[in-house]
Amino acid sequence: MTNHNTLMSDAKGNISLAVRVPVSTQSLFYPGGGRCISIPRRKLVQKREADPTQTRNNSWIEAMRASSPSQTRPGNVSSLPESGEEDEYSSWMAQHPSALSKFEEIAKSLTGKQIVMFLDYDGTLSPIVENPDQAYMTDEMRDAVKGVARYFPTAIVTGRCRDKVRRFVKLPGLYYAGSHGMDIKGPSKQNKHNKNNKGVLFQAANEFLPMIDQVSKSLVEKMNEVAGAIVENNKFCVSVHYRCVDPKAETLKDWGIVAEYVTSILSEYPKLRLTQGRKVIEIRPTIKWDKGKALEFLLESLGFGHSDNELPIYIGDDRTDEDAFKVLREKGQGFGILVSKVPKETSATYSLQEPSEQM
Ligand SMILES: O=P(O)(O)OC[C@H]1O[C@H](O[C@H]2O[C@H](CO)[C@@H](O)[C@H](O)[C@H]2O)[C@H](O)[C@@H](O)[C@@H]1O
Repeated sequence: MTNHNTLMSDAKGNISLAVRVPVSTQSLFYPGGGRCISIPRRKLVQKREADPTQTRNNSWIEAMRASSPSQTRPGNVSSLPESGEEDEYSSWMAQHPSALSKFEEIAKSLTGKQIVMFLDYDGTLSPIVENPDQAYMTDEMRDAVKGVARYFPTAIVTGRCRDKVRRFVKLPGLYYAGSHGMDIKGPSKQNKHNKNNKGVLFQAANEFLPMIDQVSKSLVEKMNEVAGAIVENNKFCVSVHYRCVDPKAETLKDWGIVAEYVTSILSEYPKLRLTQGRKVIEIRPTIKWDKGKALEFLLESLGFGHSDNELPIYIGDDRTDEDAFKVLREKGQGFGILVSKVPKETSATYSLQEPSEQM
């Protein structure tokens, strides 16, 4: 017997577990709010042996839910807003106004400043789609980025593998920071934006390559058992996607199973850690390097970062972009723009709803 669950035994010695889950997890993982699963005794023993990971998994499942809010804002066609939700949205918008509605004001504050542009890829330059290999940006978006890069140093900062994002963006003359900034490369030719006049190449986690490869293989093997799960090797980090995994329990189509497999494999790698993105769990080295550090590194390498004259702008949609927003907020220079349709805790100054607005 636990606080939430009740154990019952049948004649064959099988054990039934009446599961009562906290209200916060009920709707998604246990739509009925509670259920009874019959577990053979042998399996229960295995389950109990795995118990120490249970709490960790539950918190992961919670995190998976929290990072996957519905992308419709209160008042959108399909659902009528609760009045509290509408209030929450309005007060969030007051704190993080639309960058489009404040365009004039922003443009004025940029006068005479050197803009340096940082752009996240997924959810910012390309819309979120089910298949990560098909997250293409439109030609119009490509033209917009090309136009920006003509005037300002421009970097793409992404969780993806650098080569892959380069193939999606297809623009020369940009700085590409892949694997959450652990793999940075500038244009092969010197360019007018680089004050230091030297090529930029930086890889923060080279010694982790064999380990990442190994963990990626183990994850692929394990996730083959989970319908809809996709493992993406991003060179210095790995993404485990559960966007197409059915969140229902009791099948091998379960977010809980994804969390369990990932955490159990990771327990063998103390030098790796987990972070959470949009319906993705990311496995990364424990080193203190993130998109914020990449932003600082790039500003420095480009010969910026030491005067009040520079104005970095970072646009991103993900939790991992918060590290960069935070750097800008702490510097008190430049600003972050969060791309989101729903209120989220953020250090960004402004907001935009979707990639088309940011274009
Ligand atoms: O830093 P980003 O450029 O935002 O990359 C973060 C992850 O983005 C990708 O996954 C996300 O977009 C996919 C395609 O739209 C979507 O299917 C997935 O659910 C999202 O999480 C990318 O595939 C990951 O490797 C990146 O880590």
